[in-house]
Amino acid sequence: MKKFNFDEKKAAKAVKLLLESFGEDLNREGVKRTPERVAEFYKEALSGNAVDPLKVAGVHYSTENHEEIILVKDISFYSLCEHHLLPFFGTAHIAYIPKKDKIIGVSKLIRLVEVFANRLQLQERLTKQIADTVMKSISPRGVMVVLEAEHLCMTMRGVKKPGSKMVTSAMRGIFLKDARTRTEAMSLLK
Ligand SMILES: Nc1nc2c(ncn2[C@@H]2O[C@H](COP(=O)(O)OP(=O)(O)OP(=O)(O)O)[C@@H](O)[C@H]2O)c(=O)[nH]1
Ligand SMILES: [Zn+2]
Repeated sequence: MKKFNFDEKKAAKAVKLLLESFGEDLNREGVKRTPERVAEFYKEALSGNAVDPLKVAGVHYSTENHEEIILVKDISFYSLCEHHLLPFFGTAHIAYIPKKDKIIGVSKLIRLVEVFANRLQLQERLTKQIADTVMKSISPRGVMVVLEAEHLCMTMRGVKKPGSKMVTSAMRGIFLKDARTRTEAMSLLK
């Protein structure tokens, strides 16, 4: 994994420049510490870059023959769109069918969403990365990931359409090959 270097000082300097470009008085009480605060925010929002997703998803268990769909739904997430550095946020749903009794700790699925969401993202990439990591980590019979999100770059600026949502999905294994399995998983989401 590539080493993640977040230069907090450089980020604060950049925010300072940004504030100056707005014509702000940097000595004003309210904005005095804003460069540091914003740098801290980005450090946190991009902290997923420092985490190895396969390690996060690396805790699995064996269980009694569960060969049915396991679904974790309504996992809320916040991410940053790489085009505008604006938040997009919503919910993620992950369904999978285990193979050879290999299941993943349910909280690890949620952590996985966090690891990838805490990076500069595109919703499509975020969706794929979650699906591919689950596939790699426990080699299930299949995975389905669905994300629904509101993008502030679409609602607060630009086309300004509050409430509009983007829905993306990634199907792997049996969810890709078998329409019935896919339909069953989709019906569980309703
Ligand atoms: N497919 C996809 N598009 C995204 C995502 N986040 C932001 N975008 C879009 O990325 C595009 C960037 O287009 P540009 O024309 O370069 O940027 P822009 O001038 O700010 O575009 P407008 O938003 O239309 O004003 C826009 O259409 C955004 O809506 C994402 O996660 N997935
Ligand atoms: Zn955007």
